[in-house]
Amino acid sequence: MAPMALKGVAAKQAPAKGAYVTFLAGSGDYWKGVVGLAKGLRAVKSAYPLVVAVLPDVPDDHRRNLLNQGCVIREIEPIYPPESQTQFAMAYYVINYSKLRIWEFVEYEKMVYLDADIQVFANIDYLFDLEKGNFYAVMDCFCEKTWSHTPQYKIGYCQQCPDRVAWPEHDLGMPPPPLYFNAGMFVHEPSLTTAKALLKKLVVTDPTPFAEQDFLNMFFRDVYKPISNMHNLVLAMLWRHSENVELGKVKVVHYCAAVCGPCHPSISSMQTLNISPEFI
Ligand SMILES: O=c1ccn([C@@H]2O[C@H](COP(=O)(O)OP(=O)(O)O)[C@@H](O)[C@H]2O)c(=O)[nH]1
Ligand SMILES: OC[C@H]1O[C@H](O[C@@H]2[C@@H](O)[C@H](O)[C@@H](O)[C@H](O)[C@@H]2O)[C@H](O)[C@@H](O)[C@H]1O
Repeated sequence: MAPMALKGVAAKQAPAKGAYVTFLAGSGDYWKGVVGLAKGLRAVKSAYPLVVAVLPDVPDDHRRNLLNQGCVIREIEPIYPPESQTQFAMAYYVINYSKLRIWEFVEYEKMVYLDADIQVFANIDYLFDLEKGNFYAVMDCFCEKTWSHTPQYKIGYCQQCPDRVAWPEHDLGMPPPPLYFNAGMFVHEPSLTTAKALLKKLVVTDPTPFAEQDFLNMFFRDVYKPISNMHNLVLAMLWRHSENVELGKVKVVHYCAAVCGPCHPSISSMQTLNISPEFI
């Protein structure tokens, strides 16, 4: 199914400096993550609003709960990738392409995107002062089973520790994969030009297992600037690359681990992170 046409959204006045933004789809419990995010940003005294890009299938009572938390609700139309037989790493990832609508939020100069399964534990408002023209995000890890379809997983190569298992460039006749970011958190500049270019590129790009995350990595490859994992600690880093994590400096935690739960070995580290349940 082709992506929906871009709704012309012209900024009616000078754009505000910035806002945090998250994405909400469906009638499941992700809205509770958005409430947690709103509470977390308030607790760290962020000066910026939290905008929620909401698909039409989000129930009214969930929207009301978010408005009661001071969120700005922005209705978006879904974006679907071209029809294909692609097996997404998670079947529901196909809806995550709708995240691309946040480039249409030109009422803001800069936005910090945060998944709804993320919590902020320290103020990160300084990210809005980062130099313009770049795409800032945290490098991902290739070691979880969700990556088992990739050559790097099969080889045992991960960008988090490129020397542990060297990329066999000579044997494969190709260089290691370019730096790859986790799309659960990033700093971007809304622009209708970019929004149109994203949709134009999407209609000619076959979907891949990590859906919009793969697509964003390809689209912003030349302007991607890695930032510290203190801004998006993907939990798997605790048991895959703990040597790369300075627990005392972590400000943002991303609960995207497929096996995260009370039994998981990372819990002791999470307790060290003072991750208290009222935020979740
Ligand atoms: O049914 C869904 C699936 C995803 N999301 C949003 O899409 C983000 C990315 O999905 P998910 O967190 O499952 O990805 P992960 O980082 O865990 O792979 C979520 O955090 C939500 O913001 C949503 O609202 N409803
Ligand atoms: O739609 C693709 C998603 O891909 C990413 O999640 C992945 C990634 O982090 C892998 O590295 C992990 O192994 C995996 O568990 C985790 O779900 C983003 O966090 C999410 O926002 C979204 O873009």
